[in-house]
Parts: sequence; structure tokens; C-alpha cells
Amino acid sequence: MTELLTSTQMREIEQAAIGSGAVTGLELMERAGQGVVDAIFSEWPKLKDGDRAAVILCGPGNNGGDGFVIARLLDEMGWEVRAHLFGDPSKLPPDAKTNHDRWAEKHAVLSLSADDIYSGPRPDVIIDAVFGIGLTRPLPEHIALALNSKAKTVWKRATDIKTVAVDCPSGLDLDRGHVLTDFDYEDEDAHPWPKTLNMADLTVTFHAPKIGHYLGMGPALCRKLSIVDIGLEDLQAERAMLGMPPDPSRVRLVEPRFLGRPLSKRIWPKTALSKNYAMGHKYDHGHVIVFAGGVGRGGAARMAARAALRSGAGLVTVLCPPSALIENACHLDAIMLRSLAKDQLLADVVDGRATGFCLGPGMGVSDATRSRVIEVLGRRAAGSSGRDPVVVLDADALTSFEGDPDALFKHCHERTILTPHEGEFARLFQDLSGRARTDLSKVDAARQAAARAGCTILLKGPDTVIAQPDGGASLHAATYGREVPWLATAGAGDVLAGLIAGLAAPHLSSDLFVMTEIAAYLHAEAARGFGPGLIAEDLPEQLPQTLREMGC
Ligand SMILES: NC(=O)C1=CN([C@@H]2O[C@H](COP(=O)(O)OP(=O)(O)OC[C@H]3O[C@@H](n4cnc5c(N)ncnc54)[C@H](OP(=O)(O)O)[C@@H]3O)[C@@H](O)[C@H]2O)[C@@H](O)CC1
Ligand SMILES: [K+]
Repeated sequence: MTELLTSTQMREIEQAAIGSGAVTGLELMERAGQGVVDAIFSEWPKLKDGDRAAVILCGPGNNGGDGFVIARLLDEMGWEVRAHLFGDPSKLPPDAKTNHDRWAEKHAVLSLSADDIYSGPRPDVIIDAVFGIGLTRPLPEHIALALNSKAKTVWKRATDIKTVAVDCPSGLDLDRGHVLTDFDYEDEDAHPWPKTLNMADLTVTFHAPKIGHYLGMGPALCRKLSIVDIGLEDLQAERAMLGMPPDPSRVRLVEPRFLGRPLSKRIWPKTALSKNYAMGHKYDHGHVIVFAGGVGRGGAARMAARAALRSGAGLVTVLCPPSALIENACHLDAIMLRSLAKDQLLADVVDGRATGFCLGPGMGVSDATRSRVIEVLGRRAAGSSGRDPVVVLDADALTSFEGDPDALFKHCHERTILTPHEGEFARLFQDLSGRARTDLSKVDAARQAAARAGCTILLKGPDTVIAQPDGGASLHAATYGREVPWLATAGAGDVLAGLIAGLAAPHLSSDLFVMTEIAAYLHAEAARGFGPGLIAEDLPEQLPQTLREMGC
């Protein structure tokens, strides 16, 4: 896991280091600028050869200060460098002013406007050092236009000109992953390049990634992320230890990394998976119950059930209405099947040893679904473990409570997880939904939702957020080389619900939150392993290979 910081947390870590006397702000700025230059040559070694030119765009804060360090370092290497400044040099913060003044002693500082930048000769590299973690409001319109990715097309071979963002492409809100604009990008008359934003070829950030690098628009604008060590220490990062509960004040990225270094998948997630324990019989690995809908609507539940069985549950039983029994029997072998009539009690067909339930996929939006959900949430302390059974609620099990979410929340317990996509989330948490949350990040929206519901929430997307009521949160991002657009396919969410149930139900498994992180990771890895053309049925079948690759 890697910890993702907010802008405020980054500033606190920096201030603590400066306050302790371990380093000065000027030294940090020098390391940051040097780190960007090193990252550029590591990414494009050919730039070390020949006569090269750079345009450096500097802003009114310390991000701009980094820009002036980069200008000086490239100039010392013989590059032709033009530096542009947005703002009044006399108002720069002290370290940025020092670096500005060093540059200005020998070189001109040009103004930062599209006319001034693009009337100059073609550079090899453009450095965007206008705003970093200090962005507080939408970009001024003339700056947005000057930074627009299409602007460089006035030069020949524009696609070969590398744009490097310092900390982030300016305009990206690093806490939320939003782009702050207060003008209409869609107005084609006013803007020559509608809908085009400031995109980098490489983004270099310092010490640790920020939440906005992974949320929303972040990955699309940063494109490639390099993290530079500038010698700061963060003792809290210890809390990102694998398998430990998350630190409620932080957000952790779900990936096989620890303290900045890649970790073998044989260490994580392998060691957390219950099927690695040699001892135990099938009941130790949990019994998952999946509820299916009526005739012709059982596919989603069957896929969830198959994912639960393949991911580690010792037994899986599908419950369906009597009318759908034959249909399901034609499809299921290793998965057990029982019929459950509408007016029948669950206790009639499921004994106390069930350790996990998955409700929602294909069940139908109805009062009957609501009643089943409430009945299942009322079953507590399963089997000899003394733990409540895990209850995964997805799809129709969520939508059935639209308009009356409290009727669901008052029954949720700490082994309950809701797995909505944005549409389902909006039905239960309208005020926290995508459209409503302008000031709130997706992470904070999921945190507030988890606190309200009193249980874990997994809010799906390319940036999947997992949050628990105490504020502990993780982000699983299928980004930066892990993109799986083919996972946006019907039924993939049902498979994820089954995966969570299968991983979290065993008596020997770690807590629900940790297993949900692993489920999100395995889900994406299985999809990546299968590749384009994937349909949801393929995911459970791909799991054995994915697990094998992890040494399981
Ligand atoms: N922290 C660290 O450890 C390290 C940090 N480092 C670097 O410092 C960067 C952070 O520097 P920073 O705090 O000075 O913020 P930065 O992004 O330069 O902008 C602030 C300025 O922009 C202004 N402003 C904001 N929005 C605006 C808008 N829309 N339109 C116009 N103006 C706007 C804002 O004005 P104000 O809101 O105060 O009126 C203020 O003047 C960080 O990203 C990294 O690159 C490294 O050197 C190494 C270690
Ligand atoms: K920037």
C-alpha cells in the first residue's frame, strides 16, 4: 500500500521537517527541482544529447519556485531556456523569490501569456510549474488557455514536445481530482480548443502521491506519475502496513507496494488469503449464500456465486424461487442450490453455519428484496467463530431502498458492505452523489456515506473507494498502466460482490475491509490477465491463473 496525501498533510510533513531543523525550505526546493530534471532524463534519455530548449512556466507560489530551479539546472547543462512568470515577482514567497532572483540576475523573465509563449522558438520540453498543491480557485482564463494542451500545436512536430507537470498539471485540484474552471469549456466561439485541458506527458510529484493524482480527472491529466524522494520522513506512513486497519486520517492506495517500494504479490495479497492455511476443512473456509432472482434472471447471482467459490469460500449455495430451480440446476454443479419460496423463512433452508451472504444481483427491485435484506442483516454471530456473517449488498438490494435509505441503514452492522456504482450510490446518498459533490472528494463522500450507513462502502469506478465508518479509506485505481476499460462490462459488478463474499466469509480471513481491498485488486488483475474481449463470465474462470501468479 502507498499512502495518498492531501495537500494539507503534505504541507504538515514539509513544515515538520523544516521546523525540526533537519532541512530548509530552500534545500527542499532545490531537491524538488533536481528531482524533476532527473525524472525527465530518466523518462527520455535522448534529451541528454544535442542542443535542447525548454520553456518554463512559473506561477506565484513555491511551485513556480521549483520552476526557477529547473530553469537554472537546465541552463547550466547548456539548454536554451525561456522562463515565464505569472504574477508579481516581489510577492513571491521567500524561497521562490530567491530562486527567481538568481535566475533574473542573468536572464530575462517573460510574462506568462499564450502570445508570449507560443511566439517564441519551438522547445523540446515545456515545464508546467504554475500551480501545485496551493491551487485555491479556478484558473484565470488566460492561464488556462496558455496551458491548454492544444496550444503547442502552433509549433512543428508538436506531439514530440514533452510537457512535464511539476507536482500536477496546473488546475488539477490535488485533494479531489477535479479540474477547477469558472468558464465554459464547451463555448466553442470563446475557446478555440473546447474540452481540451492541460495534460502532461509526465507528472513529477514529491515525497508521496496526492489523492487527486488518482481520483477523477487526475490520471487522465497527469498521464504518467513519477514520485521523487526529497528526503522527508513520514512516521505515519508506518500505518500503511499491509493487513493493518487503515489510519482514519489517511487514504491508502491498494497495490503491492510498501513504503515506496514494490512488493512481491507473494507477500501481498497472498499471505492474506485463507486458502493458504494448510489446515482446515471446507466449513473453515466459509459458506456463502447467494440469492438469485426469478426465472430468466439468475445469471447475475450465478456469476457472483462462482466468484465466491473460486475466490476461497468452502461452500456456496444459491437460493432461488421454486420456479427458477430447474433453470439454475441446469447451470450449477459445484455450487449448491436450494429453493426459497417468497413466504418461507431463511432459517428453514439455511443453517447457522452460513458465514457470508450476497444479495442484490438480479434479485429484482421489490418489497420482497427489502424484506430478505433485513432478514439477513438480522442473522448474527455465525457458527463457532462468534462473528457476524458478512453481508454483501449490491445492485437491487440497494435500489430497493431508494427513497428510504434509513430503513436499510438501521439494520446494517459492521460486517455489512454496500457495493454501489455511482447510480446506486445516488439512490441511497443523494446529497453525496457525483453531481452534488462539488466541494467533496469521492473519498470523503464515501467516508460520510459509511458513517451514515454504519458499515463499509465500496463505491465503484476506475477509482474505486472503500471506506469504513471511522473514516479509514482506501483507493483502488485501475490507472497508470493498470487501465482495464474492458472491465466496464455487464455483470462485472456482480462478480465483485461475489468475490468480496468469498474472500471475507472464511473464519480464518482478516477483517472485511482488508479483504475488500484484495477483492478490488484481484477483480482488476483477473480482468487485466484475461485482456480485451472479456465478459463477466470470464472473470471467475480467470481467477485460478491470477491466484497462481501470486504464488497461491
Ligand atoms: N510542500 C513541500 O514539501 C514542497 C513543496 N514544493 C513545491 O511547492 C508547491 C506548493 O507551493 P505553494 O504552497 O506556494 O502553492 P502553489 O501551488 O505554488 O500556489 C500558491 C500560489 O498560487 C496562488 N493561487 C492559487 N490558486 C490560484 C488561482 N486559481 N489563480 C491565481 N492564483 C492562484 C496562491 O494565491 P493565494 O491563494 O494565496 O491568493 C499562491 O500565491 C508544491 O506544489 C511543490 O511544487 C517543493 O518546492 C518541495 C517541497
Ligand atoms: K504544476
